[in-house]
Amino acid sequence: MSMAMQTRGPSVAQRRGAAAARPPLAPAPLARSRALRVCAAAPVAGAAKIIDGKQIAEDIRREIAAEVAALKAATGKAPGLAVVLVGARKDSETYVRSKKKACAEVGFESFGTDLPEDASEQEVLDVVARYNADPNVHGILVQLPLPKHIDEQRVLDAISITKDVDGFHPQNIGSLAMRGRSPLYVSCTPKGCLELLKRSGVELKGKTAAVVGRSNIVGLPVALLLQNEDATVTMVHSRTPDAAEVVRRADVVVAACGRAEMVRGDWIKPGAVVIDVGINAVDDAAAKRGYRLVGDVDFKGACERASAITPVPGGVGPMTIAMLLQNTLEGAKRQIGAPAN
Ligand SMILES: Nc1nc(=O)c2c([nH]1)NC[C@@H]1CN(c3ccc(C(=O)N[C@@H](CCC(=O)O)C(=O)O)cc3)C=[N+]21
Ligand SMILES: [Mg+2]
Repeated sequence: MSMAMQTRGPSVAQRRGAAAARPPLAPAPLARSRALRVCAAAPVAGAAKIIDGKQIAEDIRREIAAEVAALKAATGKAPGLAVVLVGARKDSETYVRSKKKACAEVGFESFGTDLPEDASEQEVLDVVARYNADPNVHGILVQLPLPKHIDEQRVLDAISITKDVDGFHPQNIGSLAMRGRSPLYVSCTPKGCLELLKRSGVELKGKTAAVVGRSNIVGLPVALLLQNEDATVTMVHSRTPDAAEVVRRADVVVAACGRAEMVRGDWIKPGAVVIDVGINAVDDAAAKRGYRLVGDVDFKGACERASAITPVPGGVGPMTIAMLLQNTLEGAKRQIGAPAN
């Protein structure tokens, strides 16, 4: 089963490339979130509230911009994020561009190294080592997927855990899995899912949750995070005999299986909250570009039963980048430390 957050082909990237340039985010008072639209009312058919990830992500970026301004004023230093891109996949290039743009908007310093498709594993490791040693770089992100001849896990393992803003280092994932330990960083997409639930006022304590998909980068950490919030979590995957039956018992559903609209509307328990991590491009002759983006959930069907649901696009995706910024800011604050006076 493929990772839900992996996009299929360059088409998604092209669409992202079309995103209009936004003016830099001015530091503003803590946003009164316009996105808090989830009500606790009894479920009414077709009445699912839309959890507006784009708006929530914008609120968070505004909060981050204000904190960066304060950090700069106090220390003279800005958080620095380094992004390493190997090869020329159109979708990766677009993601990297939007990450760098997001950095600029909140006042981060951004560093980048682009290596050719045929770069050796050692060359990539050398770049990581250089950023590990650079005191102006507080976070390092190696854009995935890497070309096949490079051992992805070896590269991720080489990132200093203090700069592992993706939270993909086994020590960060391991700490998340252990009671009594806290990871330095929690991966961005899982953290974004939890932040959407929190900012939408969804109580997790004592609730049942189903996570569809068991990837290292989404399904597994999201399940651990939900469990840490005292939800009772079941993971559903490609070898689960009756996925629908498990999902039907869940108060909270996180879909991260990487299959377009696999979670059907009639799998959703009436009143459940649905977080859709999938981004799948499906052919659609009627759409402007000949395709449209859909999630891992049958959105229309799920809206008939859910009390709240994230859309695709505009749900989890924008939160991934907001959480990357948040992780980098947190890392920078730890590494820069308090001002000398
Ligand atoms: N080391 C690493 N870390 C990552 O976090 C990472 C990665 N590699 N490789 C690729 C995936 C994918 N990913 C997304 C980021 C933003 C959106 C996003 O902003 N989506 C918008 C726009 C969607 C569109 O219009 O194309 C939305 O869902 O509304 C989606 C997906 C981060 N990834
Ligand atoms: Mg723990």
